Amino acid sequence: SSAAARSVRPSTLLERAGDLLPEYDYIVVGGGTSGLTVADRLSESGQYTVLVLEQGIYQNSPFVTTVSLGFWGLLDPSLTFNIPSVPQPNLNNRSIAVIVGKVLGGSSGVNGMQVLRGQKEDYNRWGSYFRKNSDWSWDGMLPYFKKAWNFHPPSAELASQMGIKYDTSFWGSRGKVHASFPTFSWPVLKMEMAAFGDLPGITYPADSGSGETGAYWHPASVDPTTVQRSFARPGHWDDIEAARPNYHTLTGQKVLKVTFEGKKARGVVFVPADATEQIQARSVKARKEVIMAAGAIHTPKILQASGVGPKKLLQDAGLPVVVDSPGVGSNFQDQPFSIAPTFNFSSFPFHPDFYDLLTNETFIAEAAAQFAANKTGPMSIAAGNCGSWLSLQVISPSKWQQIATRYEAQDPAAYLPSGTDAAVIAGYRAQQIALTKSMRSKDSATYNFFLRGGYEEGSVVFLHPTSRGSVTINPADPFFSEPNIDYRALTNPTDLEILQEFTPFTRKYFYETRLKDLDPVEVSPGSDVQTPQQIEAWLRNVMNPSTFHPIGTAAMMPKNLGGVVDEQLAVYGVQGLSVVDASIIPDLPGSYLQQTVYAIAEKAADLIKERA
Ligand SMILES: Cc1cc2nc3c(=O)[nH]c(=O)nc-3n(C[C@H](O)[C@H](O)[C@H](O)COP(=O)(O)OP(=O)(O)OC[C@H]3O[C@@H](n4cnc5c(N)ncnc54)[C@H](O)[C@@H]3O)c2cc1C
Repeated sequence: SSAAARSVRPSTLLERAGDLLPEYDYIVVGGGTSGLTVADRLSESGQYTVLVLEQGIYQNSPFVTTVSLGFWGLLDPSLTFNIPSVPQPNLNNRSIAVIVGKVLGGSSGVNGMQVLRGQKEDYNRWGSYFRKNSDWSWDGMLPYFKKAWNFHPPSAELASQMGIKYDTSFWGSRGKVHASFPTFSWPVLKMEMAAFGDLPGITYPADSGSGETGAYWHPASVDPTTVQRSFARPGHWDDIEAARPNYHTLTGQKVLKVTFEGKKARGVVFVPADATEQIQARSVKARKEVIMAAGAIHTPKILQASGVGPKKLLQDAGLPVVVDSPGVGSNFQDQPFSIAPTFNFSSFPFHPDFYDLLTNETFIAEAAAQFAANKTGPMSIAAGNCGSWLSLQVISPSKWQQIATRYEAQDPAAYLPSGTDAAVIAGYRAQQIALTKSMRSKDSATYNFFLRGGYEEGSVVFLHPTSRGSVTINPADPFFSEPNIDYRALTNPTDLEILQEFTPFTRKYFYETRLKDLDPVEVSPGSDVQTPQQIEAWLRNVMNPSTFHPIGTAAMMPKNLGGVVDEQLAVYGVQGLSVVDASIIPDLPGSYLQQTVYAIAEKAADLIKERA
């Protein structure tokens, strides 16, 4: 951590654990997307002392900053956790690489930079688990989406060339995290976007942030001035932390547990990130709150190791039980990928395309020269800026009703692990009822096709899986071992029923729209895969249960529904402990996550300040 500290000057980034104050008002566990957002807001008045403890370090290499293609961070293993999941019986026993950020800035420092908001119904559903008129709602979130992001519209030239619609009334312009468009786009995208409109029921909302389904263009988390990744660290930490004497950050340190006096959280115990024994442990105290922001994989692990979790699990690990909280680590969800056919266009007049940037050396050199000269052109594109977010009705006009009705009638315990706590089962039942409503709604997306802009396309994401997994400490080594991560992929048969519909719909998109003029050829799984049995066998072989969007493991739901935090994001059963990261999301929004995580963090900071 000292080498990292020297790369930022001047700063209060501490070089040694021994430089800490003995006590802070707030300790934030995890300096990621949500953690740095909350720490910025809590320290801005100068009234409170704030400490961020982060396991990763300050890294600002091109693997972090480069926009082009949007995946360089994944190529540098020092920036991420990469934890093998429990083998998945329904996926031919494959183990899946669980990848989340491990760097100051967290997953926002390695993500694909796609900036998307869910549908209105998603946010209204979260509040509905508590009561009518909860401010966990679309109307309650909109001010925080606006606060979190600084929106820069596309250039007039690009907007008219590609037909990009946007409406600035859904956005703010003062946030320090930027949402912007590239200066160039792949020509084929215009036709691919228009092709969605050739299918029944697909419309084009006024803006990606309008909370509707349909086909649309969306911005990326890119600073339009530098054309570098915009993320939590430059947005909420660079030049901020150093200027505030009440704000400290210690990187390269792994928090092992929260400490309690009775039921009151009083601090944390941490070790250097590479430590393997408690002997190197230090502790630091929190006067007001310990704020968990270690992400949906590590927040439940740390809570459990601290004695906040399912009693039996804690007892098996020989840990003292501070509070029996059965929901900690259950309700684990992510969005499956690699679930629909991929096509090549055999008549393809649209050059350059996305694949030129991967394989055509002359084109790559030209694009690099253009980017070096004025930061424009193909290398200003991250992972992508358009696609469709579609309801079950649109993708399966003939089966959506049966699928929803069968799902609604399920015994909620039937597909949860045996021995699941009654409150967690009741919470799943509440989700089942709410999600059935979404399955029946034209305004809730379950299928997402994101476009790359190439002669080959096939990136489809399943937005609302019904299976629920778990994240649990290893009872033999709760502190130093990574947790057991079980997606329990395809355990609920509804997921397979819905995924069965993705293949014929995706084929329609290529064969029954204007795209047929490009002579599409199915390259995977291939046109010989037709029957439900064949599609199922293929899915079990290739599906990845994750698009890097873990949530739900410390859910904001009522306590009698297995919730871990209340509407104020305070952990049930204890005082002085809150959760502000993706773990609190009770069920997935119909979109990727970063925009929602920043908005939750902005709201969390207000809630925490209100009770200060
Ligand atoms: C590869 C990838 C691609 C993605 N692409 C997109 C995308 O294109 N669009 C989109 O909207 N979303 C995307 N996401 C999802 C989005 O980035 C995340 O949902 C969001 O950033 C999560 O924020 P968080 O605050 O919950 O956790 P994180 O940002 O992951 O922060 C958690 C932090 O806690 C730290 N930590 C963990 N354990 C400890 C410990 N014991 N002690 C101290 N610190 C600890 C971690 O190092 C990390 O910095 C992607 C995510 C990944 C990983």
